[in-house]
Amino acid sequence: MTPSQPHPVLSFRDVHRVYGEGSGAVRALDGVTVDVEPSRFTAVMGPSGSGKSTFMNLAAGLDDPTSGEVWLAGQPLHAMDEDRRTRLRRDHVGFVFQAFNLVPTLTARENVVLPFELAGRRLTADDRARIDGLLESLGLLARAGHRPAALSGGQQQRVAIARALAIGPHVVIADEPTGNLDTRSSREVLSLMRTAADEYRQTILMVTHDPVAASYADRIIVIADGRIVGDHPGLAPAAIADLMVSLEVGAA
Ligand SMILES: Nc1ncnc2c1ncn2[C@@H]1O[C@H](COP(=O)(O)OP(=O)(O)OP(=O)(O)O)[C@@H](O)[C@H]1O
Repeated sequence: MTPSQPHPVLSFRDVHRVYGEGSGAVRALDGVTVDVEPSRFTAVMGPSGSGKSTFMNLAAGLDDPTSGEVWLAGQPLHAMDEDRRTRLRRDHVGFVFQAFNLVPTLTARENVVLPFELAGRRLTADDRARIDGLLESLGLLARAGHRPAALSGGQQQRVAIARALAIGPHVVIADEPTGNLDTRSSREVLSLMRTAADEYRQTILMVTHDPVAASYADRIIVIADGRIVGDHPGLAPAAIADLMVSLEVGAA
């Protein structure tokens, strides 16, 4: 690596993840080597069962590789005990899921503040300003005192994104974040993740099956049968759809 290149936020080195043993063993990841540079928005695509969730779980330190190395923010996730991994995850990873995963008894603002409490971090004036800025830029300030049930799906997902971004993680892991949203809310959420990468310098890793969603990314990694079979710069939705079709035709 030349000195001018940014250090990757996330590195996989010949990562294998095998579930089960013997004849029933499943090679969910089968020798994945990839670097993700900071401030990039990367979409992870591939057929069902190809290994995308496994890849994301390993990137977040939620699962262990069978062999190989996973580095997050310059630290060796693969070599850490669970306590250190949990701490690293709390400080450096934000999550956004298809199912929003907001705490129903907390208001929107309390949900956004939750990661700070889990990390035992007192909110500084800067933290509060950042949270207010996020809520405002997401059009949520007037709704900050509402509980999730009083918010639309798009608003709930925006709260989930604010929660993922608030603590300033190195990596935001988004698993089908637009899967439950209508077109307009999806666009808002995707634009927001684009902004998070461009302006907040955050690294976004998003699993999606949707070519339109993937077109917001500036890199598209394609996984099939546990291997990286494609690594593309940003593409238009039609080109991404063609890529997915060719993968399915190839597998048939
Ligand atoms: N805990 C587990 N035990 C056994 N096999 C597993 C486990 N988790 C995943 N697998 C298998 O590993 C392979 C990859 O699964 P993974 O969930 O990573 O795929 P995916 O690309 O995320 O799929 P989808 O798009 O359907 O969510 C699949 O064959 C799956 O059945």
